[in-house]
Amino acid sequence: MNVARVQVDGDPVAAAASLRALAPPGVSVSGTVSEIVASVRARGESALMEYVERFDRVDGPLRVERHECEEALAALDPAVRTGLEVAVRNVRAVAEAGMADDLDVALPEGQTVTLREVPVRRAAIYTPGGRNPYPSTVVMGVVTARAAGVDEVVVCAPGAHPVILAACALCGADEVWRMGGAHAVAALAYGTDTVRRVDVIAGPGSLYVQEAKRQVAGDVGIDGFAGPSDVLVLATAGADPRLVALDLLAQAEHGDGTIVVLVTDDAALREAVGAIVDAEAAGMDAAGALVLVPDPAAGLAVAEAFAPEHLQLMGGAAEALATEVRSAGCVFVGSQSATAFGDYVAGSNHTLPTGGAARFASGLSTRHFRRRMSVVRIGDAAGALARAGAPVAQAEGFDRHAASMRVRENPSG
Ligand SMILES: NC(=O)c1ccc[n+]([C@@H]2O[C@H](COP(=O)([O-])OP(=O)(O)OC[C@H]3O[C@@H](n4cnc5c(N)ncnc54)[C@H](O)[C@@H]3O)[C@@H](O)[C@H]2O)c1
Ligand SMILES: N[C@H](CO)Cc1c[nH]c[nH+]1
Ligand SMILES: [Zn+2]
Repeated sequence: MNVARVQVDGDPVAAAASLRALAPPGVSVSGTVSEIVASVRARGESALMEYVERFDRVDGPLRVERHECEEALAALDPAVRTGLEVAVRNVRAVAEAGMADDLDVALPEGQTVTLREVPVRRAAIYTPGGRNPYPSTVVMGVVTARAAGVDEVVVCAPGAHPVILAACALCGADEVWRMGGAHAVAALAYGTDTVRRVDVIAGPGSLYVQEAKRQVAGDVGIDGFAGPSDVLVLATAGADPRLVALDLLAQAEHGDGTIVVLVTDDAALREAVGAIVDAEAAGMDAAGALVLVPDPAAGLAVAEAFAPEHLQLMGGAAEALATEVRSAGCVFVGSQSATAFGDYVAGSNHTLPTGGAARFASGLSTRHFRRRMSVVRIGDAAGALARAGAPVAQAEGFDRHAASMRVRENPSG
């Protein structure tokens, strides 16, 4: 891993942009992805099968049978099963806590507007499987979709590794498909002879997967851009360099496209972290940077502009900034709060916005599987509302809109 030493004294936005430039941007795959999406959309199953054979690990037929998942669960290492069960319990508790009740709003003219939330009918969880299998992603996605009330939860995973199948059985996935990449996203968005289209596609993955989600968004709901991982550790005096270095190296395991960054105002800490990372990062293909800033506030400004997927705050002065953070996928506060806990068992969701999308996007939650609609009951408020609304409709040149309201002004007359 190439670990850059950077000094930032000025513009945090420019500094964040140069840190992002350490890994290639998503547009480089957009041409390939649009070709794949277009051919699966046009040719369906035959195109899908060609791409599965060309790009995915092919370990069996496209559809995984339910008994295969159950057998994988029965054969699962008991310690892994216990860990997944802890993850399921904690992720479910957090997901359920995020559910909101419907809200009735009574308005002065007498009408009511109910803010009603309903789950989508069918959702897919993309589970990465190119470089490493991610059974933990099955937990993050399926448990959250179930907590949201989705009727049918579908999982797709290239190669469908046995631990992924076991996690599907544990979480109660309804369908499992042995497919990945942009072609899987296109199949789930538009449907093929065997894959029925879904309403929402959520889940992390490589640039191919995230770019495909971006391209089909609008025809299907997506959670956002959850691509190659990143972590920014903002560390100040008192942080343990061994823990900081290990947390950077841990996320660097995600490989190509991953960015790991230390931001600190403590030159000695940076040197100590750098020595460990340099010694241990040989052969890793993530990008790294160790950034020196004049003070913790300047460090926070760089972090906010970078909008990391994971932000760790370590050391007294850094931890004191926790309430000021606005732009991070998930914030881990204190020396014990390693990102790796959030990846698996803490209860927070590990499917998080990357590439700086944490400026505006949120980590996966039940909201991504639910939609809100207003339910309007006018009743006796029609008269007052017609007197208010009809002139506005006429000002827009819509006479029949006005008439549609005015005709209700005197229901009995
Ligand atoms: N942001 C998050 O929440 C989060 C969570 C977990 C993992 N991740 C990220 O997910 C990613 C997982 O990536 P992965 O590659 O291991 O698995 P993946 O399943 O996302 O991608 C692999 C698939 O991409 C397709 N592909 C690969 N090369 C291709 C090519 N040249 N042309 C067309 N298609 C191609 C293939 O279908 C392959 O099966 C990592 O970058 C990791 O950091 C992110
Ligand atoms: N760090 C990843 C999210 O960027 C999640 C993960 C799963 N397994 C290991 N890590
Ligand atoms: Zn991770």
